[in-house]
Amino acid sequence: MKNHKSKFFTQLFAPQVPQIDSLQIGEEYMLNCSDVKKTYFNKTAVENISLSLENGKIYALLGPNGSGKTTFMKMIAGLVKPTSGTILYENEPIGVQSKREIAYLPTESFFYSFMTVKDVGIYYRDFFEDFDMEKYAKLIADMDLRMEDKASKLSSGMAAKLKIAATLARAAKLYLLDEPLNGIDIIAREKVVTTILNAVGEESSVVISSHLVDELEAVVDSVIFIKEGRNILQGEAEQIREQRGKSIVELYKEIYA
Ligand SMILES: Nc1ncnc2c1ncn2[C@@H]1O[C@H](COP(=O)(O)OP(=O)(O)OP(=O)(O)O)[C@@H](O)[C@H]1O
Repeated sequence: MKNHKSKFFTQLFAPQVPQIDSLQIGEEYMLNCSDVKKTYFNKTAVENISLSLENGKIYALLGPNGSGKTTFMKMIAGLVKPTSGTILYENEPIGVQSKREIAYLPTESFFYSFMTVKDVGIYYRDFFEDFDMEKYAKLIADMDLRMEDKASKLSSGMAAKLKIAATLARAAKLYLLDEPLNGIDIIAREKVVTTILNAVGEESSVVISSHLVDELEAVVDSVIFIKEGRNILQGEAEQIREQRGKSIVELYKEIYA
């Protein structure tokens, strides 16, 4: 039944996924991905992904566990090399310049347990030229954390907020946030989403990967649905809602049920 259903949705959505030649790929987009594929040994994690990202937009990258979201983000961040296809950031291949301007929030923790929240900021500042200590201090306060808190003493939700603050304190042009809301309780999520949006400059874009669609529905401009490594549906959230007569949350449940 499940297979039958998934095949049904693939067929339902496939014809409406814009093809590469109609994707408006061009110099005006900050990021252009064309037919991107990543294979790990005999496992294809990402396949046929073609899309463009504009400046100043909030994107939701949606899909269940194992659908390829992390792999896709890591390729844009320059941490994983595509097996085939092209990713251009500002019309140049991913490399030193893109890494300067793209901030990536991984799902893993990246600070040592002996560090305080302040140490994490200093550690980040030493790595990234665009890291702004004042912005970090404000984000830490907005996240209800304190500079003197020890990373080892933080709950998983607090550690998740710390990761977000450290990533957003960079003045990046593109933020890739991989499951930023994981571990954050339902009450705090809305505030964290607002904090994220307030911290991002008007010209910058954000890609938020998540399966917590309820929290993102109201704030994202565009959605990218990934299933089994392929982008099966993408577009402006408002337009998709109008065309389908459904919310993004309802569509998500329908596609991945
Ligand atoms: N280093 C790796 N070696 C082998 N297979 C991998 C590797 N990384 C990811 N995969 C596989 O690629 C597929 C996509 O994984 P990926 O982590 O990109 O998905 P995801 O959508 O981010 O999942 P999640 O929401 O669980 O983090 C999965 O089947 C995963 O097992």
